[in-house]
Amino acid sequence: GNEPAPETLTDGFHLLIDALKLNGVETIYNVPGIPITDLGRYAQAQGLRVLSFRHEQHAGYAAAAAGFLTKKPGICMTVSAPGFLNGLTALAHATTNCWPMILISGSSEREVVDLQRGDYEEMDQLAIARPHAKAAYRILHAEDIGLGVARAIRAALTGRPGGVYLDIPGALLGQVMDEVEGQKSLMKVVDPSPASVPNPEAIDRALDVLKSAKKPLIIMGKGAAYAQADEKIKELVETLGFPYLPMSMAKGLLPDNHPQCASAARSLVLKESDCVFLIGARLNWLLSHGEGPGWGEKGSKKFVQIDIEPSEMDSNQKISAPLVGDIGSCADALLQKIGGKWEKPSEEWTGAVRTKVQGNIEKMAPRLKNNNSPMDYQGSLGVIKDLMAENPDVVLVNEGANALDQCRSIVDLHKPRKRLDVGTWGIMGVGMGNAVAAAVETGNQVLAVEGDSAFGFCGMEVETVCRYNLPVCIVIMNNNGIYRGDGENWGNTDDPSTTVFVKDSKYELMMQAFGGVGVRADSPDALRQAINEAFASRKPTLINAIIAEDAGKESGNIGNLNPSSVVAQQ
Ligand SMILES: Nc1ncnc2c1ncn2[C@@H]1O[C@H](COP(=O)(O)OP(=O)(O)O)[C@@H](O)[C@H]1O
Ligand SMILES: Cc1ncc(Cc2csc(CCOP(=O)(O)OP(=O)(O)O)c2C)c(N)n1
Ligand SMILES: [Mg+2]
Repeated sequence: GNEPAPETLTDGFHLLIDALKLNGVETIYNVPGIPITDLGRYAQAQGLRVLSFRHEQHAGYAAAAAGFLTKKPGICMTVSAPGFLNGLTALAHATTNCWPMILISGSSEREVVDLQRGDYEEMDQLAIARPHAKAAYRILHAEDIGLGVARAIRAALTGRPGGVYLDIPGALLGQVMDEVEGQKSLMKVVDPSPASVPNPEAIDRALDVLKSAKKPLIIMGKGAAYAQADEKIKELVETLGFPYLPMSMAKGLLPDNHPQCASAARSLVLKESDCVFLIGARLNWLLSHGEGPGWGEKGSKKFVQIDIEPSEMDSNQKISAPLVGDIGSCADALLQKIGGKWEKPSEEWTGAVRTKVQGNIEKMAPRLKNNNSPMDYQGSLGVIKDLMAENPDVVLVNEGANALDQCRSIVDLHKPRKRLDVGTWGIMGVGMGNAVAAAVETGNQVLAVEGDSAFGFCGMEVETVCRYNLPVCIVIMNNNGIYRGDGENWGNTDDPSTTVFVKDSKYELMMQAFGGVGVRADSPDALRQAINEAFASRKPTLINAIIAEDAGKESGNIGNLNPSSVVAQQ
């Protein structure tokens, strides 16, 4: 007849999913619940991978790690109020680490929240998110979903990457509109993280400073890993010929056993160098703000810095040659100007560094080859060092205090972006989220080296690992406590401040509870065998590695950051 064709309708649920898919999103890390449960189901129906965790914090950590690994925003989706707050820790963690992530949380309608009428899980989430995120937006109308998603994606990726909050009031999802109009309202973001090229004067100034240095040093940070300019970075480092220090998540950009790697001579090069070339690394607490006894006398060093964030320059020390731009473009421009003609630093400097490196490696080597039972950190991590050399594509996840510090210095990485740890905050509990993201985003085997306290922050997610049958092998460095089981002041277990855990905790039974492989390892030989079996089977595995209670020290290498009481000493 002549009645108009029934208009086809779309709704907020489907527009949000279409907008995410249009912008290349393939995976969502979430915990389902009102009002987003159907959103997750529809997303799955439209081909997105939707992984459900046991707690939103770990879904968020996975999304943050996914952003670091892929240069695409990791997506975490949560329910309102408590679910949003659980995800917010991860959003702030992503922002602190300069990783792209979007936290999408369901929320209550404005008219209810603004009158504080007491809704189910009512909270003014947008206001709360804003101070902890790089950007925060709320969408009220279905026809704005395309715009809102596009803004969130661009904000997460452009310039210095970071975490973005996207507030989705429940009623938005149910709003309907014409399908054709809906599709037209969607926006595919064009070039969200454009090449940022340094100006030629900056290149000349930087090369002048680097050329005049007698004892130059390169420090590469996780920004250099994130940049995915691996070949250019390698070419630049090898052309300059400087010794270099990789910060923990930059390890593997050049293999840790590279002749220019100065990690084993860290104290010498930080103290003796006269010029430090920072590449995607901030002079923050991890580098003692570029000052203090470890850095030689004040003013004795010149700094050259590559960073995509202009305001990072001079944040802690005067930067003589700021190079504002993305690392790939800066490396390109520097190599162009060098044009293959570069005088490498004197053998006096590079030779002295290499001698110190080799000396320290030789001194440490025998300690890595013990078969003590219970184990110490050196013998256990010596096994993991060998296994990572034999399996360079394995992604190493790491957290703890001694378990972190010892693993960072003992276990070499041989490829970029194969180490995921506690990041700039030094946050505990990221291990399982990191492990799930690494397995899902790379498809590679994952080896998670966890302090037993750190594991305690995220242990329930072993069920998530088992449910998705992920190739994750967890090694718990079980020294029976935080830092050390017999902690100096915390010997007795009925002391409320104690950090000693249940004697002989059987963590391996947790993994068995969910169908994974759970084993105990009392010696390095047993540990090697258990890990090799996990790598062969690619089954979810938890190894309870028994470490001597007195093997570590409180807070690992950063105990000096603790305030101390003068009155207590009286
Ligand atoms: N593609 C990029 N190009 C240049 N700088 C980048 C890029 N991505 C991130 N950054 C910068 O890298 C730095 C990372 O520093 P940081 O997180 O302190 O590393 P680390 O902790 O490993 O030293 C940040 O200042 C960030 O702005
Ligand atoms: C969210 C958060 N809460 C507390 C802390 C403080 C902390 C830093 S390291 C650590 C645990 C160290 O014990 P573990 O057994 O993992 O390692 P080991 O030294 O090998 O025994 C805690 C509690 C941090 N950093 N983040
Ligand atoms: Mg411990």
